[in-house]
Amino acid sequence: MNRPAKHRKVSEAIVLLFFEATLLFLSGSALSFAEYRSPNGSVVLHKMTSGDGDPEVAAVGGSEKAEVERQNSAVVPLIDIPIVEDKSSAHLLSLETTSKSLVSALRDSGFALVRSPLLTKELQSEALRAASQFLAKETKSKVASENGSASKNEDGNETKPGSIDVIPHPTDPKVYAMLSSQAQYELVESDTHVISAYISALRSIKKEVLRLIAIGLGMNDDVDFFAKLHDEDNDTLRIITYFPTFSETTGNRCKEHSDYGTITLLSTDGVSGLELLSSKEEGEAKWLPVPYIEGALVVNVGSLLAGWTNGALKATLHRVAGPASLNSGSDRRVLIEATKHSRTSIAFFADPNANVRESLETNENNQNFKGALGGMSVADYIRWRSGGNGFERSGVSFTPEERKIIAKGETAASVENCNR
Ligand SMILES: O=C(O)CCC(=O)C(=O)O
Ligand SMILES: [Fe+2]
Repeated sequence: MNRPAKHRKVSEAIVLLFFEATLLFLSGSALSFAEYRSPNGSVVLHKMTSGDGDPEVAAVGGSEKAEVERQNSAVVPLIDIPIVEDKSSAHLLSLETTSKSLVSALRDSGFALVRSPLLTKELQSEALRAASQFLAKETKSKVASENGSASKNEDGNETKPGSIDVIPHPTDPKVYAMLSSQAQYELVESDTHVISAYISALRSIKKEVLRLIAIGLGMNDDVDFFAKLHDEDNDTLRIITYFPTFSETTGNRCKEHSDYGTITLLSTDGVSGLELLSSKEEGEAKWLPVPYIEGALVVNVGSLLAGWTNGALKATLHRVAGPASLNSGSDRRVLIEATKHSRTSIAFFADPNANVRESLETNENNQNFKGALGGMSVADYIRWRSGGNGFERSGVSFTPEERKIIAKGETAASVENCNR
């Protein structure tokens, strides 16, 4: 029977949810999370550290809280991605469905959750732990050297600050580091750090996701079209720790923005707050929580890919909300609880090869790309979008469409606690 696409999508999501529930049950990892199911196919898991939960949050636990989440969560399907290069018939069979689900999510909300055999839950959580430790250590040694004293490691030996710069945000309680593709290569080559294994996995997953996007867009005769244009691994890794604030007046922990490159692959430690701007209701800005699933990556479209596909795939505004953030669809008590925890995330920003504009403009098959960057090179485009400094991405420059949304005044944080 040829069921309508919407019904097919829901039943696929249900099958995946069942699979996920079985995995969680078997691994026992559901114990540390409050788990909610929504009828629209999304799963919401909020980290609840046992013993230190806010009594108010606990008070809205169970079915009442599940109801709040059910109404408010963004529709972000969980998609298990096969290895596209694998030519076995079982994989080929699921490829078509998977790529359609992925592309339809990236068309609808610009967001999907993907899980790949290339990234285990363990590798993801170890990488997040390593990122948070790295930021803490480097921040300590930076502060020590700025104060004129060298910091010491556990053995009492002096430690030098590393070559990767940890940047404390000028006003907000958070620190981050940008790992250029060169820094990533050095880590992978030295192979001393769990982050290098994580980077290797993400580079491969990036290619798989790009292949699935090509298939989902109907480019079956050239499934490697996007992947080939990313083979320089011109990616940037941003590791970030948001400090706890213990304050109900905390606004956005990360200001609203869309990403600039092709796709972003994001891991978070599950502390709530990530929200996307839903464009479903015309004229009404609604920030909806993005579901968290341990082991899955959040995939979202950057404005470069949105332009490249002529707007078919969406580069959606997103933020990390606090309890005072405006128009949040998250349960406020969950956000208050989240501010009591530090929050670590790793964003992997995929950018295309440096020469991509030239190669696309001479490619007859990709007329859409013409003008997508307004005549700029990829590097200039990223520089422009990031408010001047392309590498640090320290500013926020909105696209003209985003400016229109922002001008309505409904999206800004009531307390500007974060401005990248
Ligand atoms: O920290 C997060 O969860 C989101 C970070 C983000 O959106 C970004 O760095 O572009
Ligand atoms: Fe982002």
